[in-house]
Amino acid sequence: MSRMDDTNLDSIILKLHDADAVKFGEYKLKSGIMTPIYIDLRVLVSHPALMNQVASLMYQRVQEEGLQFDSVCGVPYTALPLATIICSRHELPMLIRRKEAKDYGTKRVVEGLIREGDLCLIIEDTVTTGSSILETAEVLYKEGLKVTDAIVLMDREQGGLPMLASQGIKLHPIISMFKLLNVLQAAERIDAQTAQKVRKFIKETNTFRVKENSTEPPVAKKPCLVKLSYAERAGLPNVHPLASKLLKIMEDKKSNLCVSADVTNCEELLQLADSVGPKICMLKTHVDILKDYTEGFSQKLQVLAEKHDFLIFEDRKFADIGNTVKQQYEGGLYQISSWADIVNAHVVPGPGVVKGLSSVGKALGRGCLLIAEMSSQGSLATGNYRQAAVKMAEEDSDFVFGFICGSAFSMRPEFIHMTPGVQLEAGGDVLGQQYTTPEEVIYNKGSDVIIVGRGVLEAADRLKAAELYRRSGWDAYTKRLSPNSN
Ligand SMILES: O=c1ccn([C@@H]2O[C@H](COP(=O)(O)O)[C@@H](O)[C@H]2O)c(=O)[nH]1
Repeated sequence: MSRMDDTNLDSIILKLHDADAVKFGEYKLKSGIMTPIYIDLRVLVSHPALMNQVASLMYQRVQEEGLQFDSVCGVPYTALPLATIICSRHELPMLIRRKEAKDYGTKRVVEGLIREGDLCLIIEDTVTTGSSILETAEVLYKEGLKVTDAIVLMDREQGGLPMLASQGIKLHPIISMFKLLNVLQAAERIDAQTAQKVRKFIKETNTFRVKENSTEPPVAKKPCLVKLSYAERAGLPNVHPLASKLLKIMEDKKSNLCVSADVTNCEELLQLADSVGPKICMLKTHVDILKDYTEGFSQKLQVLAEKHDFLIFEDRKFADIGNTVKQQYEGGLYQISSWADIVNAHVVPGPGVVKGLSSVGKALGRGCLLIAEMSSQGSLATGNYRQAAVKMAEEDSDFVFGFICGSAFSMRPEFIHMTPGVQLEAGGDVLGQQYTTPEEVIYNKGSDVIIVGRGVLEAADRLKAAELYRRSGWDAYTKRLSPNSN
C-alpha cells in the first residue's frame, strides 16, 4: 500500500476545520495550561462520513507500519468510536477500557477477551503530553497485556511522542500540529500571525525534555529518572531528609526490600525484625493487627531499626479530614508519630489529610507517602486519581516524599515510588491481591522499593526468603542502571 498521500491528508485537515474540530482562541488544556489552539475531536461523532475517513487513515497507517498486534484498545472516550470502526471493518478483536471500574458484576476495568502476554495496539484522537495513552497502557499492563505502539490522529507536538518513547511506546501520528498549521494557512483559513503565534506556543510549551548531552535517540524504555542511582538521588538538592536517609540505606545495604510485617503478636514481629533486619531498607507494620500492642513494643522496634539500619513505615493509610488524622497520628493507643518514620495517606479527602499529618509529623522529621495506586484488583485509584496524588505531593513536598503505586510516574527523582503486591511469581490471592515480580516492578515499571509480605512471612525460612527478594530487587535495580538497558 502506498504512503498516505498529502492531498488526502490536506483535505481531511480542512474538513476537520469545517467541522469545528480545530478551534483558535484561548482554551485550557487538561494540564491547566492555556492554549491558543484547541483540537476537539469529540465533534466527529456528528460527522459520520468524516469519522469514517479518519478511521480509514488510521488503519492505513497501521498497515504502512506493518504493525502486528492481537487486539485494539481506544483511549476513552473520544477514540472509542474510531477504534470501534477500525475493529468492526477489519474484524479485529477490540478491548474497551473502563475509566471507572463497576462496583457490581464482574468489576472489570477492561472489557473483551484478555490473554496474558497479548499485544494491544492503542488508538487515540489527540496527544499533548502522552499521559492519557500512558494511563491506558498501564491499565492494560496490569491485565497482563503488552503495549508497544499507539496510533494517534492529531499530535500537538508538545512532548507526547518522546515521553511515550521513553516508556517503550512508539507513537504513530497521522497529523502533526505543524502540518495542520501549514495546511490551514495555505488554504487561508488562518492568517500568518495566528499560525506563527501557535507555532511559538507549541515550541515553548514542550512538556518533555530528553536527558541533556545524550547521544541516544529518545526511544528509551523508561523515564530518565530511573537511570539515576539511589546514591545520586540521595544527594539531590530538593530531596526530603528522610527520603535521602532511605536512599542512602538502600545503597549501603544493597537493598530495595521492605518487608511487610503482617503478623499478629509483638514478639513475633520483633523476632522477624531482628532476623530480616540486615536484608531490608524498611519494615512496614500494621500496628492495629497486633493483639498485644504496648508502648514498650514500639520502643523495642525502634532499637532494632537503629541496630539494623532500617526505617519503620506504619501502613496506617490515613483517609479522613485533617483534624481527625492529626489526632489519629499523634494520639490514641498507638501514638504512631512517636515511633514510625513514615506513614501513608489516601488522597481521597484532598490536601487537608496531608496538612493534618504534616502539622504533627514535619517537626518530628517524619515523612509521608501518598497512595496513588493500589495493588488490589478493581482498585478505583486509576487515571486522574494518580495525577491528584502527584499534585498533592508536589504541594507538600516538605512532608510527602513518595508514593505507594504500581510503577514510577513522577518525573521528579526526589520522589520515591514504592510497590506492594510483590512475589517471586506473578499471581494473586483469593481476596483480590495481585502480585508482580521484583524484576517487573523495579526494572520494567521503574519503581524503587518492593514491599513484600506473605512472600517472606509464609516461607519455611523467612530469612532465606528475605535474602532471595533482596537479591532479586537489587539485581533488577542494577540491571536498570546498566548503560545497555533501555
Ligand atoms: O496497594 C496496596 C497497599 C498496601 N498493601 C499492603 O502491602 C502488604 C502486602 O502484603 P502481601 O502479603 O505481600 O500481599 C499488606 O500489608 C497490604 O496491606 C498492598 O498489598 N497493596
